[in-house]
Amino acid sequence: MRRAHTVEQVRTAEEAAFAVTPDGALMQRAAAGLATALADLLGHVYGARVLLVVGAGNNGGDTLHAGARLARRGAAVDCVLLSPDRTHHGGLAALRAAGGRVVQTPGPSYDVAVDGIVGIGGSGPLRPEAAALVGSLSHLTWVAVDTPSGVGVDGGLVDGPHVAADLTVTFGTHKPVHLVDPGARACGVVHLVDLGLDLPPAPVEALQEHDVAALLPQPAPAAHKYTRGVVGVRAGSADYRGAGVLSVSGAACGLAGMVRFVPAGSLEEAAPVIALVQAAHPEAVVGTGRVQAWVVGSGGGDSSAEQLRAALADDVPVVVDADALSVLEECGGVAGRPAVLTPHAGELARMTGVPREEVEADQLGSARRAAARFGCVVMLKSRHTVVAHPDGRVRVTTVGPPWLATAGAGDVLGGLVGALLAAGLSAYDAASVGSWVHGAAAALARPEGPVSAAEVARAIPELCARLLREGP
Ligand SMILES: NC(=O)C1=CN([C@@H]2O[C@H](COP(=O)(O)OP(=O)(O)OC[C@H]3O[C@@H](n4cnc5c(N)ncnc54)[C@H](O)[C@@H]3O)[C@@H](O)[C@H]2O)[C@@H](O)CC1
Ligand SMILES: [K+]
Repeated sequence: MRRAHTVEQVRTAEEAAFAVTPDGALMQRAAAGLATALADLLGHVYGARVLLVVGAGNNGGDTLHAGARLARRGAAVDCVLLSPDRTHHGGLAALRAAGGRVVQTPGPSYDVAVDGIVGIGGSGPLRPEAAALVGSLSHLTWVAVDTPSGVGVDGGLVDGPHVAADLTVTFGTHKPVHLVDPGARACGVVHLVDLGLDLPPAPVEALQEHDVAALLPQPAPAAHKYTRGVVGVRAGSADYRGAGVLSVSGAACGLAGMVRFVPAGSLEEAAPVIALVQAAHPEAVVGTGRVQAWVVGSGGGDSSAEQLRAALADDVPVVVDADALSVLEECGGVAGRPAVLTPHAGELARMTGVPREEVEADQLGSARRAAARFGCVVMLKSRHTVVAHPDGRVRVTTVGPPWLATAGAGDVLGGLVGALLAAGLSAYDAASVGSWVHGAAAALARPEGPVSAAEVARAIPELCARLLREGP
């Protein structure tokens, strides 16, 4: 599990660590890890040209000490001080003693620029002087120290000039900004340096491969299809036939025992949709009956409210997807049952009356507020999908290629999450595992290129088999 802690949690853990470590030991650990990561990036240290951009606090201190380590190994290290009167004394002395130079303006070229402007003590965007300097050096490779300066650490908000890093070297634990967009986009690759901090449970996490393997449902030796769970799909309509097929494709990934498909309207009206579903999935059973979880909404059109009401009449977990999201409140909400809502930013904006840009700018806060408001798990789908529990916990999905932004992929995801619910996972696990598997299946289906929703669905069993083979 990748765990992210808030600034307040990190401060508390650091205080406890300071009390039992010699003065400056933590900063030296951070600086050593940073210097190693920079050396790895540079490939060779001797003769490398390094620019440090240093602010007023300990983030600058880490940076100066790391610069001193590189200078001792033969790098040419220049340093711009943004707050000369408040620069970390020990760090600056170490850099000077190692042969580093303080410069007023940066030289013509560097192999890397290091952002030591602010870390977890920062607030708001870069101030004008720092913004102008960073802007003039945007062609360089940037390494952010702890967090990219100018980006919100706890919320991942980006609302002005900031450092856009290629690599972020962070200390002690991840912070939400490293996982949650839009901030995560400014971090580049994230590398964690362990400081041995004693940390509380993390409010924001990202599942890793072995976590997913441990959570995947597996059939008991004597399982039959009903004990493995039946997932019911109420999706598709005369106008959107493909959505019904793709929802069933996700549900039929093999993680539940059986898929039941219930189209809207009479069997005659639904005949074309049923024919398509049966052609693609002859194993799916058509018609009403008992299920352990419902998936409702993809391509439901005008029938969405009727379909959602019918699903909610059963007291089983439900995935509320696509068109069903806009009729959720008129249908009385999910009323205490395990449930997953699967909006993208535009859908969540409509559901909550907030402009779409605001949802996109604050994905963590928007998902959390929606989970509290609707009383269930909310999966805000985006580059880094945010799965929020009503109690405030969050899991972020950081796998999945950009090619996954393709028509029908959401239908497959809804069906997959429904299968996991039917197999007995909690709503929080089903949503976060489903989102991870969906992203990884797309990468498996087509590692470097375009992928269709149907191909994603087809890759799910092989992806799960690989996870189970490797084990937790
Ligand atoms: N104290 C230590 O020994 C350790 C410190 N660590 C480092 O220390 C950092 C935290 O240090 P600090 O608490 O000194 O704070 P920072 O160095 O993050 O920030 C320093 C100061 O910058 C100013 N500032 C805030 N927002 C700004 C903005 N937008 N533009 C310009 N200036 C701004 C404020 O006056 C703030 O106090 C961590 O991020 C980490 O890099 C870690 O290495 C762990 C060990
Ligand atoms: K920084």
